[in-house]
Amino acid sequence: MKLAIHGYGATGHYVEELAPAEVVAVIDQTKSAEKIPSYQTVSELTEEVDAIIDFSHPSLLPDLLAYGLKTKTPLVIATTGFSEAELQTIKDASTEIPIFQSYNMSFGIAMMQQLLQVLVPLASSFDIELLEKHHNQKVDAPSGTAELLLRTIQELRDVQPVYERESTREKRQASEIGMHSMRGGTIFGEHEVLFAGVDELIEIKHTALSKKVFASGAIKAAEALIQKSAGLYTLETLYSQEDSHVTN
Ligand SMILES: NC(=O)C1=CN([C@@H]2O[C@H](COP(=O)(O)OP(=O)(O)OC[C@H]3O[C@@H](n4cnc5c(N)ncnc54)[C@H](OP(=O)(O)O)[C@@H]3O)[C@@H](O)[C@H]2O)C=CC1
Ligand SMILES: O=C(O)C1=N[C@H](C(=O)O)C[C@H](O)C1
Repeated sequence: MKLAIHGYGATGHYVEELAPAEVVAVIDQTKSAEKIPSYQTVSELTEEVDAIIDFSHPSLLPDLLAYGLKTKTPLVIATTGFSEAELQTIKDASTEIPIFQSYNMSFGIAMMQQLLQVLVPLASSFDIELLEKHHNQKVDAPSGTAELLLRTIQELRDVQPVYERESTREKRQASEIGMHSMRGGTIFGEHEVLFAGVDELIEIKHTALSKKVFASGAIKAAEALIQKSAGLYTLETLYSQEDSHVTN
């Protein structure tokens, strides 16, 4: 498989580290790779690749989709922070090319999604709050994963997100879901769903211990994607057959 990395930042670098033989091009406005052909924008890419893995910035989406559509290149889009309109452009493009889009690439978050399917209906009398913590370089809040988890919960219960409680002077409503973001240091990414009942709590928490978990998920997504026809593929499709082996 021949891959291009779009966004050669912290996570993009791990894609190269985990798949050195497969990465044949790097695209980033300010950074280039030592031994791999590097381009500032995706429109300059001349290497033929089987898929592009994107860990960059939402502002680069139009160019990325235009390139994918023009060259019929499958896209793995891992960038977060898209507007509804931008997500719609991804959906539209996926009618012509295979696109994998997920705000989280880890098996752990895929499992958390499954747990929510069971727990949200079971804990129908519990209040739900969502907490996420990330490093101080993150530009979007709440995290994409928090939005992903929120959407899953909303499919199961009619709840409305509340992003701040400051000066509301009102009690929490049962139909609310509090969304809390913390930023600091080098936290790779923590997501916790808190179910608060009367005199008892259930907490489901996922902690990423390295950015590698996201890079390896994206490579796995690319491997799966290049076998597919046009369509929009998500985290659930990636890990549906996963076993739980642990290796480094
Ligand atoms: N789906 C998932 O599992 C994961 C998603 N992500 C998402 O991927 C994205 C990248 O994350 P991460 O690698 O940690 O971030 P980094 O900031 O380390 O990397 C982003 C890269 O994109 C470049 N970039 C940013 N803005 C622009 C711009 N306007 N024009 C051109 N290049 C730009 C950056 O260049 P420069 O440094 O010069 O700004 C950098 O090289 C984020 O949206 C993040 O939330 C991250 C991890 C997991
Ligand atoms: O920016 C990050 O680092 C991460 N971003 C994704 C998100 O916004 O959910 C995934 C992961 O948590 C790391």
